[in-house]
Amino acid sequence: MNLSIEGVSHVYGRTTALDDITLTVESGRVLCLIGPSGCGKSTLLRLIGGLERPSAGSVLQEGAPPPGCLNPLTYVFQDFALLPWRTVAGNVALALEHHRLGRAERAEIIADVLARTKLADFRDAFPRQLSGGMKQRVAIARALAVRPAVMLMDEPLSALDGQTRELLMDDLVSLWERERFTAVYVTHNLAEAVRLGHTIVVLSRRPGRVHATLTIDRPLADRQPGDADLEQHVAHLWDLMRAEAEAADREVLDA
Ligand SMILES: Nc1ncnc2c1ncn2[C@@H]1O[C@H](COP(=O)(O)OP(=O)(O)OP(=O)(O)O)[C@@H](O)[C@H]1O
Repeated sequence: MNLSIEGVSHVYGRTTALDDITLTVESGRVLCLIGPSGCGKSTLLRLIGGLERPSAGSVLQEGAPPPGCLNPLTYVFQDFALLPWRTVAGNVALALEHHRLGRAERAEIIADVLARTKLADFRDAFPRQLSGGMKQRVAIARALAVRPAVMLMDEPLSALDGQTRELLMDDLVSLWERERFTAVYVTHNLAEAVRLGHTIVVLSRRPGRVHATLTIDRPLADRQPGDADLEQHVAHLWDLMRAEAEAADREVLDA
């Protein structure tokens, strides 16, 4: 399923958050959204997910969702959003609760996603017993459980330390190699964007407009931290963003 975002603008009161955004999220590809603070990245993700309606323009889902898809769109948030009183398996089961599934099918889906996210041995643990990286794995397992057409990921690694972030990036690449899921991935971290994105869309300072689009052809599995071409992409993206990021920073301080 492709997502087609056509002429999307969004206004909050007197603030224009997004202005005339047009882009396509292709099936089986990861699109990273970057841009200075307050440029509307999270707003765009919410509009894509249908949590809010755009003031103008449209978000269209084109084509059929993947076989067995229970929810076309699903979120992974920065703060994991786990229920503390539920076990790992219980948190994953939450995503399946409003779907007509037999007991055996439900158990099979949960076992499958826990195995894929390396959580099988932790199925009875509670969130408080887990590290940040493990908690985010649970959130990713929960998102995968509904076999989404598109995963909407809002800075999923930004609450984690550098080493854990590296490990989870490797995990995300392995998962993507198996599933070829479609994702829109918001991040502030340019290294993350060039590691995980097939396409990187740079938004301008508020109101967010598409400032530049970069496509990286190298397969995700071949990309390693520190690769010279990825470093060049990071430098290029930072050149595109620097002045706007500084201006956005000053604006926040002025406010
Ligand atoms: N519910 C809301 N009501 C009013 N204004 C909002 C609301 N949500 C976002 N905004 C404003 O819209 C603009 C875009 O916000 P958004 O959170 O989408 O940006 P962002 O690029 O995700 O920011 P950051 O990188 O800092 O997380 C900001 O000026 C923000 O203050």
